[in-house]
Amino acid sequence: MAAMAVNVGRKMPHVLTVAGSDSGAGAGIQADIKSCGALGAYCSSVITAVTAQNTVGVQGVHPVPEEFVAEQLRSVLSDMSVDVVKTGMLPSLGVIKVLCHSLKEFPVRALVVDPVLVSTSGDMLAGPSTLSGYRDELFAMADIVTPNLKEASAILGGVSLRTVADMRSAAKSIHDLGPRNVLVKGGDLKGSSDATDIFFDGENYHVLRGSRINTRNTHGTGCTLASCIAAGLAKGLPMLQAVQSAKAFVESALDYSKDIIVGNGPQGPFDHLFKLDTHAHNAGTRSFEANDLFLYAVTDPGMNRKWGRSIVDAVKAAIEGGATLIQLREKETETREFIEAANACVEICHSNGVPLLINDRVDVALACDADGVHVGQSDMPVQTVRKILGPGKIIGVSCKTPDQVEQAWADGADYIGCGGVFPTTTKANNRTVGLDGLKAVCLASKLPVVAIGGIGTANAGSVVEVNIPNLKGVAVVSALFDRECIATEARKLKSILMESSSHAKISV
Ligand SMILES: Cc1ncc(COP(=O)(O)OP(=O)(O)O)c(N)n1
Ligand SMILES: Cc1ncsc1CCOP(=O)(O)O
Ligand SMILES: [Mg+2]
Repeated sequence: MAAMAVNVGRKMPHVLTVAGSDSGAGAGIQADIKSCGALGAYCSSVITAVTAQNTVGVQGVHPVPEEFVAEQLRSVLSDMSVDVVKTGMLPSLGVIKVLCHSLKEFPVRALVVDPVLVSTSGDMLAGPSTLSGYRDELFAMADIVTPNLKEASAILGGVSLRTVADMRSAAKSIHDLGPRNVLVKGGDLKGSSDATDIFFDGENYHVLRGSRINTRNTHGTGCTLASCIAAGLAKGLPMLQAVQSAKAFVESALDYSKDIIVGNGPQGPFDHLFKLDTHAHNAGTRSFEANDLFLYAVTDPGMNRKWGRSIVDAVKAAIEGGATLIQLREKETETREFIEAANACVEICHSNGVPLLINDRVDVALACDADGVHVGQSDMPVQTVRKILGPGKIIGVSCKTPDQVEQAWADGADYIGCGGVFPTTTKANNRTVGLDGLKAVCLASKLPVVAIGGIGTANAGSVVEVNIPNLKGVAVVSALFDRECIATEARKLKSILMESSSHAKISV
């Protein structure tokens, strides 16, 4: 008898979507696969129906025979270690029964049910008989159900939902039907200036507010939100966090895509893969490369004062010594002086091919057309910075924990600053995470990481020895700027980094 193959390696978070195909690819299976891919989850697909649709509406629906839905489910669930099942269009009661049966035979970690009944164009996608299937069978197995207002109303026999208070009682009534959590989406709430959803976990209500993006390109938002929740759960996020980061993803995608033109109808799709867009918005801006983090110099006004140097001279010297990225961290510098210095530094940095970032101050970054900003957990949120600066600029965010790292990725950051790795006197009241904390952050992050805090020539080697591929460099303040000769110190530090990294995976 042939030996069974044993696969050793990295397991990808895996979402199985059980939904209909949208030929226009804005919603359905196609949206689900793109959303999961954008969030780093593998997405397999069981197709329940093939629809002919575009930006005008749904021209036709061709259900897949129930036995063949069952066969697809068996193929995927029996073999592919699915973490989370997400449902979309389930066109008949028979398909719902087949799905429930398969889930009992092949249990998964979580079930996300998006009760798709009507398309955004108003076309019916599931017969009324499916309502009993949802209510009597599928909801009881669901970890979360995500109806919009129309769907919540249909599930509850046509109740009218006009206010946030109505949404709360709908969430409670749907919860009584069996799911562990309910998200009632208020995107269609009349007269509301934002996109308020109600999340209910059986004990607590959470009002989740988001911005309403003014765009025609909203086709597929429901499928995308549910898929992002599923991807978050597959990656191990707790439910509320998965919902929040899914909401953030949808908002960013809508915002990026508000002007794109696909099709001539009233409801366009949006770009799920906006994070890959490095060309359209980047004209004139140098794109970010992770290796820029290698020797990251962060300025300090107190140190410059102590050594009698201007910001500009300090930056020049750091570049002369080989700094690969400059951050102006000018906490006490007056705004006008800051902008003047930043303008001069942009010129110097750009003529040397070194990107320049501004600490905290998005306004200063805009004023001097810097390459980006670095923000911390209590500064302006990354999503807001991204909205203001656009996709072409670099955004770094300070993270001490895997949860913060996950959020930074979902919010559209480019890199993570992790620290203080060692104790430092440069930043007051800053918890030291140590090399172990740095390791945990690197392992959790799909983004490149730069280590910061108490790093200098004596310990830079030990940071490099952490030896995790996405750890790309060290950020230093006092080791350069609180020294007599900045250029000399930068050269020393760089040669230590290069020497240590020739044995490890950190790279120039
Ligand atoms: C590269 C890098 N990493 C972390 C920080 C710290 O940022 P933040 O947490 O916002 O603290 P302040 O620098 O604003 O005091 C950083 N500046 N750079
Ligand atoms: C800004 C900052 N964020 C975390 S530690 C730190 C200070 C790093 O300064 P130094 O390199 O002098 O320890
Ligand atoms: Mg800050």
